[in-house]
Amino acid sequence: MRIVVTGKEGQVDTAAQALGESLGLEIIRVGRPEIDLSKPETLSGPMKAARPDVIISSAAYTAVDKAESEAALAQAINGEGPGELAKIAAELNIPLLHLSTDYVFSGDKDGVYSEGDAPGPVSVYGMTKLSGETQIAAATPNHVILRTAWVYSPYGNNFVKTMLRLGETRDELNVVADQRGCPTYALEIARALLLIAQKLVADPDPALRGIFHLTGQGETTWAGFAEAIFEGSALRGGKAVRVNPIPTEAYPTPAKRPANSRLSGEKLAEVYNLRLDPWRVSLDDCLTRLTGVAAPVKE
Ligand SMILES: NC(=O)C1=CN([C@@H]2O[C@H](COP(=O)(O)OP(=O)(O)OC[C@H]3O[C@@H](n4cnc5c(N)ncnc54)[C@H](O)[C@@H]3O)[C@@H](O)[C@H]2O)C=CC1
Repeated sequence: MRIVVTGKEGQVDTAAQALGESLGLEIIRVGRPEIDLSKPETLSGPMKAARPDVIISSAAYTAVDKAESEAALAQAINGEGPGELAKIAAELNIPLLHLSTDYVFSGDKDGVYSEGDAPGPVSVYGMTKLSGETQIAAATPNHVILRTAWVYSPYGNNFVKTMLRLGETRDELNVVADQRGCPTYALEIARALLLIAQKLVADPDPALRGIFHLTGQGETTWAGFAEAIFEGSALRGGKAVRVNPIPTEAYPTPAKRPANSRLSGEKLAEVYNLRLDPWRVSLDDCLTRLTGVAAPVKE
């Protein structure tokens, strides 16, 4: 099976390539300059030449704060670009898997968000990703949109790597403690994407298509996540770093973030019989890969 993945060298793309190879799948990674989502005319030629059985769309404008001042570019990359990919998938008569975000929600809900809950993005990034979802749905029914959140991995830029880097020179860090979400490991996203891709190619059932939420099991705050990172690092001989919980107001950013972006994984479990690992289990794997040291087994 040939799978084209956009977002060459992004976190999810890198994880998909590593896992795909181990599963014997042919992963074709595409990215700039050959294909540029802000230039729709660059997409069709290389995508069709790759003769894929399925397209995984993981490339995006992911700089959440910068998007506030680059709205047109973010919209082109996160909105029109994926819409164009969906048209190409429709022409090729193949499924499109697309990654979207918890930031399509406002964060005002008390409980976890289900796929049927109304979106209401509070940032440019969230709005542009929601536009991508809408444009894909309009272009082809043969799609799966996977909303994920708080993505981290041994690759690229992410919260885990930032915390470890800052912890090298600081004894304590202030971290926001009033935003709740689900940390999600890119290697787990890749596992889910490749499993779903194989099912979609084999089975035209409409129940397998549509929007699904895909996050690590459990929930925490950014401060809770940071504490777990430093606990895991200390178990591997890293320095102890104290995490001071602070409110969002004390850490102003250009883009507003939802206070609650917890996503329910029930639909994915029911339809695909698939649950991602609990986030602490995945974090442990990530820290082992990053440090080269496994945590000692508890007595
Ligand atoms: N990182 C996170 O915390 C979250 C990510 N997501 C979504 O998951 C997906 C994957 O995220 P990551 O792997 O973390 O992203 P990443 O930021 O690691 O990689 C994004 C990739 O997109 C590529 N890209 C950017 N602009 C492009 C353009 N104009 N044309 C072609 N390629 C372009 C970049 O070069 C990079 O390879 C994205 O769709 C993102 O919106 C959803 C929720 C949270």
